[in-house]
Amino acid sequence: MNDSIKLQANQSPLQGSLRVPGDKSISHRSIMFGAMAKGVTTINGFLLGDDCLSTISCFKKLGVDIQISGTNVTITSNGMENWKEPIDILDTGNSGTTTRLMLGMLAGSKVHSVLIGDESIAKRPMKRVIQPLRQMGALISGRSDGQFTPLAVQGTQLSAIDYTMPVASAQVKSAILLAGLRAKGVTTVRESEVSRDHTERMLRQFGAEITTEKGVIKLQGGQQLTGTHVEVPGDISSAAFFLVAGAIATESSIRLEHVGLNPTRTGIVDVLQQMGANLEIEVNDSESEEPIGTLTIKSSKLNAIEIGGELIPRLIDEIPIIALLATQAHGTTVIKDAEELKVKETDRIAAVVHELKKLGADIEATDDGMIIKGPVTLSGGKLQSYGDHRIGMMGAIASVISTQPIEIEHASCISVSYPNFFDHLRIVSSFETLR
Ligand SMILES: O=C(O)C1=C[C@@H](OP(=O)(O)O)[C@@H](O)[C@H](O)C1
Ligand SMILES: C=C(OP(=O)(O)O)C(=O)O
Repeated sequence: MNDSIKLQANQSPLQGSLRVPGDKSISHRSIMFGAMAKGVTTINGFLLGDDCLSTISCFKKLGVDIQISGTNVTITSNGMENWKEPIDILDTGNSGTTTRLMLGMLAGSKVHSVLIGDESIAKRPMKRVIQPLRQMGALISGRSDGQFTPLAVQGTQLSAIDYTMPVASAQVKSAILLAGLRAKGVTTVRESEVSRDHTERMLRQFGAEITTEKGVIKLQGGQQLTGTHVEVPGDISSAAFFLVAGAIATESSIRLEHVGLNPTRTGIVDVLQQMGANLEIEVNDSESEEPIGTLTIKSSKLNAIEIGGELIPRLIDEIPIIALLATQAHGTTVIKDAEELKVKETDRIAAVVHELKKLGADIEATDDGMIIKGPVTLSGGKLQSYGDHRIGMMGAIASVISTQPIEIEHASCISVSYPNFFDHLRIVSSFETLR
């Protein structure tokens, strides 16, 4: 399938106001927790991206009633003990979050199931989840002793564990906590670096008792979730593309409304501020579990910085677009402690470096990140997305400053997290596709 898109070099000011689609992490969890809970869960602002649709399709196969009307979703469930044993495989598509969190839930369920995803999922490490789940008594088998999909899960009675996280990963933490909900005893997860905490916040919203103190999370097994209402804020990881566009394009101003500002996700805001970007933040008054606000970004001179340590889990998915940002900052930007990028939808260190080099960027890969010197004028050319939505969007945003057109191959993968990305690019720019 040829789904490449060619973007005209833009180089003119960007102006406008956008409401980015719903947060991917929260959208996944709203379906998962709604399906585990007893009663009705209503969701507003759901992300209709391919990854979240994969989550919905898995739960439909488990017999959960899910109705979609625009970005409103209603789930009616009798609780996970009433999930139907699926007669078909559960296809998690391109979604690591779906695959890893499903494993945690299915391990303590009453059903047998088989999980499979796409080619990219088949390469992503599952041992990090399987290993602690097996310690809890989970019965999981799979390719290379459970390192990779396809994976088969026989639901069983689990026991709680006390687990110290070897890597900062919200997916691993969440899989353990969701298994912990069905386990005997108190499950403890210890994080040395805090990863996104949507699972903890949302489990509380669904009625569970869960405590977090100094990176130690505790959850008593056997708690029943109850259906509730979830208001999904805009995804800061999607907003990041337009924050960077507004910061690097000349004489620009972009306003992004209703963006989730959970402090475990706002590393991109810290980076922009440290680089000297002209960024205004208005935090809204909201009753929601998650802080929400409006971000206005204007062009300005940017300075290189060093990005590493505890900041990394707070901006892990934004690193491709931050690399583009760094090509326009004065000095040498160093991104370190980010080896996790190698096990995302593609190896994002290799992909970012390879593609930005094609545009003339001064960028080198390191073992745990990259080194970028700027500012550099970017040319144009044919870029690959590697089937990775965030690499595809990084390439498309480069066209707002490139001197020549940029073609993105396999651009349709962008619908994994941002189905209306090109419509939004058209709102703020004089963006045109050349074919
Ligand atoms: O829990 C989540 O919703 C996510 C956690 C992160 O992955 P890791 O847990 O692998 O860091 C992130 O990269 C992913 O996009 C979404
Ligand atoms: C890594 C990502 O997602 P997942 O792990 O759910 O595939 C992402 O969206 O950048």
